[in-house]
Amino acid sequence: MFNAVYINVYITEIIMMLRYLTFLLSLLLYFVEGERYWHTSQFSLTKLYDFQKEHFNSFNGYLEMETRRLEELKKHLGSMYEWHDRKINWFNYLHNHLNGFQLMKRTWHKLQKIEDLMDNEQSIKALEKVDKNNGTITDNYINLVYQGIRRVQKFYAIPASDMAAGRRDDQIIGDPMNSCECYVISNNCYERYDYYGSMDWAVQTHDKWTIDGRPKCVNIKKLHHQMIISSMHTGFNLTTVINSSELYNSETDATKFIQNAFLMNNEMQVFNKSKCNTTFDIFNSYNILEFKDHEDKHKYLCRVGYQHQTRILTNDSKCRYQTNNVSYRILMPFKEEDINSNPSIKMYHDVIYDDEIEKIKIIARQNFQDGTVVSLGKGTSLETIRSGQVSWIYKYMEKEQNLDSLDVRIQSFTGRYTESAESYQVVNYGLGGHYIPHHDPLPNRTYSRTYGQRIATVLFYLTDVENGGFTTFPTLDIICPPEKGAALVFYSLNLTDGSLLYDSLHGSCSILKGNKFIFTRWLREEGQHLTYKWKDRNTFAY
Ligand SMILES: O=C(O)CCC(=O)C(=O)O
Ligand SMILES: [Fe+2]
Repeated sequence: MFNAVYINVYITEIIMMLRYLTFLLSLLLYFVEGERYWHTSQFSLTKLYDFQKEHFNSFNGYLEMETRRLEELKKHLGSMYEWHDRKINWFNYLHNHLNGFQLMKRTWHKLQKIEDLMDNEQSIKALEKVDKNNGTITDNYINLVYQGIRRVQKFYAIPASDMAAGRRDDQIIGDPMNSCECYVISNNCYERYDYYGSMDWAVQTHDKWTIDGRPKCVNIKKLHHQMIISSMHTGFNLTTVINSSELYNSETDATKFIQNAFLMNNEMQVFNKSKCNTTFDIFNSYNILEFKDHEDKHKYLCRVGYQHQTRILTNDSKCRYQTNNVSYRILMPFKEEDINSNPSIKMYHDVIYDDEIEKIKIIARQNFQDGTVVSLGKGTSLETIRSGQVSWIYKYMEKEQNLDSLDVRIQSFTGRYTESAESYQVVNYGLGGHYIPHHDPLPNRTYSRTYGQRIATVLFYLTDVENGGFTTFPTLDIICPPEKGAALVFYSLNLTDGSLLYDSLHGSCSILKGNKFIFTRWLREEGQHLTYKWKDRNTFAY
């Protein structure tokens, strides 16, 4: 007896503990998966789209259940009304006690049924199930998406009016946005103290709100408040909005808005802001590139690239068929293109094949994680520096997946030793995905004593990109539009003394339209028959 009670208590405790552990685990998964997994890559966006299909199934199930429930409710109410209406002379009818009993019984049972149908516990359960499904979007994720949109806008200097119309000059870059969508961007900019963005998008929201039938998703009072504050910070003249708005003369809100705006105009004089009178001025503020740093130059090159879509030829530009003394390459030589001589930058066309590309994408998608920036410390992810998802294909996987022939190809076209190279890295950029200008060599504390420093980068493009996503070399004025199947090879170290080649500085432009997948192999110093003794080096000049 005692034992049975004891075992029972024991089991209850274990169950409690298991429940607690499950709860902790789900919390952990929420943070790990929710915050890290849902980053902006084309791959995760596609996955989200697929999850939507699952959601639709759950929603449709819910909708069917609700429709059945409401139809039943309607039936019960209908029969009750009908019965009620049929008794023309209630007073006489109820004189009969059996009828009184019937009234009591019907009312009681019907009411219970109706209450059950209205209480609707089932619906709550069904909805809970939908929420627990995959594809949860966290606040962090949605924030990154807004920031991605804003980055693309500033990167390519697209006025909010064009972006909201889904275009960049004469190119379609997406579907037109409605007032709700413009509002969330404006709101997000405001919350991040980005007053130019807030103003630019608020004007769009304001313009579309009446046309869209004044949807509730726009808190117009909040919007007006934010416009007033943003106008103070940007010097934007709110009367331009008021004059072109349909709200003018017809709404109390508008009247208040105007009063506030005039008050603020006075305040603005104190702030002495008069730069951005109109949305055109705001757009121009995106356009100002002072070339004070490489990031500006990078941005400029991205915009130039957007216009040209092809490489701007330099004095070094030359193309040739190259065999590198590999006999079978006489039949199928590499198509080598010189882009720059010092540092050496070359492009090899058609060096990775479609079946290999598909295989790489499939392997990579199993363990995509947010791209990190080594120089900021291990695992640091900062989307303002680099945004995209990264996956590694480790060396043991190469053999398993028959990818070893690729290494032989790299050896042939670079003429370099690849045994000491790093594992392949796959990157998928997505919405606003980019990488600001940087050098590839690793900071002193992280580079390997066994294999040495990163000497050269072999960057395969696994996709063409419809627009944007060029690799730029800001100090050299060079842009490389991604070309599916090609490999960009550039050196980061001076081969005579191992010092950094500063002009190897490079970055990736924001993706404006399309999907960018790259596949990178970094070659290391070990085994390259270098004339200097890198192993004796204490620190790397960086
Ligand atoms: O995506 C690109 O074009 C450049 C990528 C890059 O620089 C890197 O991964 O180190
Ligand atoms: Fe790089």
